[in-house]
Amino acid sequence: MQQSLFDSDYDNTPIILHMPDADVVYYPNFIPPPRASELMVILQQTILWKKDQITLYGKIFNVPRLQAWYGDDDAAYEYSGLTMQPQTWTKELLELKKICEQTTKTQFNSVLANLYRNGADGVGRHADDEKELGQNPVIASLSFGETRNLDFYHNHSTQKLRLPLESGSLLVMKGGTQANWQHGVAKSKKVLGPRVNLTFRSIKKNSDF
Ligand SMILES: O=C(O)CCC(=O)C(=O)O
Ligand SMILES: [Fe+2]
Repeated sequence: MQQSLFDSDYDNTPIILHMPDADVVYYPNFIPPPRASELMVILQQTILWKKDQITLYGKIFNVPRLQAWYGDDDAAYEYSGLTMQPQTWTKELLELKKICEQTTKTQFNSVLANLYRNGADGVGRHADDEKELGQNPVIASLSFGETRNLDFYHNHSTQKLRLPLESGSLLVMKGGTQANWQHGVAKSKKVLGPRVNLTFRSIKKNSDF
């Protein structure tokens, strides 16, 4: 049988980012464009998106994006003072978890989903270094929809790096990335369409640390 155009065109070659004290790999074409577009629609419709609030220095703020947390029943998670109870996996989230696990050779038990509705949504500089993630966590981050910039900031130098995350891409952060760098998605004044980001993580049970 003739190989489809799709198979022969599909190039999943990763790009290794040469960031000191970090281990970051980018797969620009992880999910083929037609499937990525389909998933963008399905994820927006099937995920139970929530408007969360966050308490910082005793003040309450609205989180500038919609969020949801899915995972195994026992994978509860603290995120900036917010306890997230996982929802039960959807079919698509399980399918995506599986392909991320195959590529990273890591097991995940949960995913944090973010919906950036437009350029006014973003996420401030932070590291995913909560103790529940363990030391040197592996985080697999999938992007769908509008391209948004992920900005990296080194903790002990002025080094910065801007990485545009395209629809259908996978970004794997591991090793010392969370210990030595912060990252964030800056707001933008440009008229931007929605973007969904999924970060697959492995939450350690209380008994593990
Ligand atoms: O949207 C992104 O690419 C990053 C999201 C993120 O950093 C997080 O959920 O911790
Ligand atoms: Fe993050």
